Amino acid sequence: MDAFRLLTRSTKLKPVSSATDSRLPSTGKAANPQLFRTAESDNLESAKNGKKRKRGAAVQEDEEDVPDLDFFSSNKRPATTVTEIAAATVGDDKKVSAQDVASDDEDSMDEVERRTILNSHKIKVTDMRDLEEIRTEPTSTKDSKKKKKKSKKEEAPTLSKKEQKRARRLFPEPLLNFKELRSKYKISSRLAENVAEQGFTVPTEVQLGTLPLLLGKSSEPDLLVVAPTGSGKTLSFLIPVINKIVRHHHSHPDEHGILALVVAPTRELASQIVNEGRKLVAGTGVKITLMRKGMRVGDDSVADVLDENSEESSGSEDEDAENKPAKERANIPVTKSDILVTTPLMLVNALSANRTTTMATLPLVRSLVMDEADVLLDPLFREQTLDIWKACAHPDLRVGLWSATMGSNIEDLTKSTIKERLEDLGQKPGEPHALLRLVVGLKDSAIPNIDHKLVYAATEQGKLMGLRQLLRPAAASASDIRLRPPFLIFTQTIPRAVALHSELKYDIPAEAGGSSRIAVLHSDLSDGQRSDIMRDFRKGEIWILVTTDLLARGVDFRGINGVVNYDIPNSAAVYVHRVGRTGRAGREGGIAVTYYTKEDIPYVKSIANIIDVSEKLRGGEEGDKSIQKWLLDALPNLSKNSKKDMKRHGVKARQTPRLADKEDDGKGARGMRISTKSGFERRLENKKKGAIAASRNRKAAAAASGNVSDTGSWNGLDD
Ligand SMILES: Nc1ncnc2c1ncn2[C@@H]1O[C@H](COP(=O)(O)OP(=O)(O)OP(=O)(O)O)[C@@H](O)[C@H]1O
Repeated sequence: MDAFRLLTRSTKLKPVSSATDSRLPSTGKAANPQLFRTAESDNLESAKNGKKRKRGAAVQEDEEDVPDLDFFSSNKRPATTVTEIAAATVGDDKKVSAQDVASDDEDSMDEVERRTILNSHKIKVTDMRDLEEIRTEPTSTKDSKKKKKKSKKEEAPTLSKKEQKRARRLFPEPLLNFKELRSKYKISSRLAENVAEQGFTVPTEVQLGTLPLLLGKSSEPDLLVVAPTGSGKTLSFLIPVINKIVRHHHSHPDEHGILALVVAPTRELASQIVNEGRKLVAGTGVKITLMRKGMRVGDDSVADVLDENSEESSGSEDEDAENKPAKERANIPVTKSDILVTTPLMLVNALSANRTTTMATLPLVRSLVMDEADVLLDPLFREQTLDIWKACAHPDLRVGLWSATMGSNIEDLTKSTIKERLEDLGQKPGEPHALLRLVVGLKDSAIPNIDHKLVYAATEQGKLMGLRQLLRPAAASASDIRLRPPFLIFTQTIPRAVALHSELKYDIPAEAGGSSRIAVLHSDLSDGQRSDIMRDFRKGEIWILVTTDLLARGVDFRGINGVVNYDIPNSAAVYVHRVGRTGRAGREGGIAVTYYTKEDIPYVKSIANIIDVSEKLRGGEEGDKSIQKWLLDALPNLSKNSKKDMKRHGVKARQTPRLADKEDDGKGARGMRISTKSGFERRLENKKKGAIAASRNRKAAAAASGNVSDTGSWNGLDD
């Protein structure tokens, strides 16, 4: 079924060329999930992959002497064609000594190769600890000894910032293909099969960079990861967590309880992570569960959770346990879970009996993953997240913080929290393990594979007109934006989402499914309603979903063709996340439309900057760019305080009426309100009003002429 054709009232619409069609995310095609790569690294990677393939049966033997993965190491090997390719691709300043290109291990890459591959994929790994802490790193390899000597030099007070940066930079071994997960990193064979079943051909950049760090035999680091939206971070953190638990089950067969926690800011995202996790844990003996109200967790070493997460479960959207009658709930078998996926408040409430007792601990948790970590450590969730972090009392806890955006304040908070924790545990900072940061691409930037349209609509009415054009593709052909369903529309507040939904409800023609094709999703709906809407949108029954920032982060609708920012986002980071709902896993053809009005002008520059950087990352001609330099120069800069205020409250005139009315006379707010009636209902009402007024006029005229009708009947709408 072609949603675009059905939405088009004109049957004369010219068919869109198949070339354009095949580029749409909704076709499900993703040529390559990697966003960054160069011909040099392609050559290098295929040479490495090819060499493995040629050896064929020998691969099995090689597995026996897979070297320890050490991200500080620089294994040496004899010069090969591969090395020569690599050497040719690094600049003179990065030329390496003969030792660097000599290695006694065929499977490992030398530093030049690693550098070439990581650089070409725009992967940057940094040791976040203070240099003194790095110096205390226990060493095992020759190379580490070399590093230690180097560190002595770094003690010199003359070390410039640039030199310090260079000293912190690391070039760990990249993952060349998913087969290496088994052959080189020895993950559980069942887990490897489950990964293979996903049918992914090449690892994305974040997978290429983080999986070796987390699966290697070197001490597992704490890890901060900043990688683009839709780049496969979920798989990157789930594989190591699951593998660690499989190993744990072997080494500690009698220890049962929550071994890993994954925290996410919304129920929708938590539920999605569980669904992804279920595909990976099948047959491994590991259990993954979504936290729900009423579950018992705590320091009795047992997660008393409902057994709806058995590996055989369908993996569809979760139904709410708390919605079930108490009697029914009591009959649900109680079981233990290894991985608990939760929103912060839900877990904090469970650990503190809704904040009536001190927090219980989770003594067995060895892995704490914070997905969308910057929002979890933002003031809104910070206290709850830090409480959860503290509750994970095991000394071997490792944390992973993952997001597409990460302010330096979040990095500082992470560093200080880890430091405090180590001091409390009596461990020397930096001694047991490292805190590394891995960044893919440019930090805090939008993905380069989508088209951004920043549209000046002057007024709220202008925005509505623009949106209606998008909903009627025949009319939209007059403008240059052609956005095919399915797509998301973001508003600033829940009342605005509800009102916009009512406004547009009857805009979709009945032959295209009518009002059932458009829905609204926000946090005031019940959990059951939210799950149903998510399910119907994923199934393609809903084509247009009006929502708030509830869906801005993490949720993965693979095939959505675009995102409409009906209201501008509250910050550049929110823009990055909202528009990142399209263009997932490298899919081309996604569109991000952002409308702005006169009132928004002070807030547009940060968004225009993000678009500009994303277009630069994409490359292409200056003339192709949607953000021209004159616009960037003309847009005003926002003060720090105004930025903060905008981040917390959004555009003042669009705040919920009561809030805005308190602070001003409400006139501005009234002007920005969206009617809660649909355009269709309003047109009907206006006609009715017009008919009544006309009838009154006729009566008055008749009375004046002495000819009054006594029936007073109304003859309906004169259409
Ligand atoms: N190697 C791969 N090849 C192709 N697709 C992949 C690969 N890895 C993951 N994917 C798919 O990419 C999509 C996005 O993955 P995921 O949701 O983990 O992104 P993310 O990085 O967490 O994004 P966000 O920052 O928006 O949360 C998913 O549909 C996932 O199945």
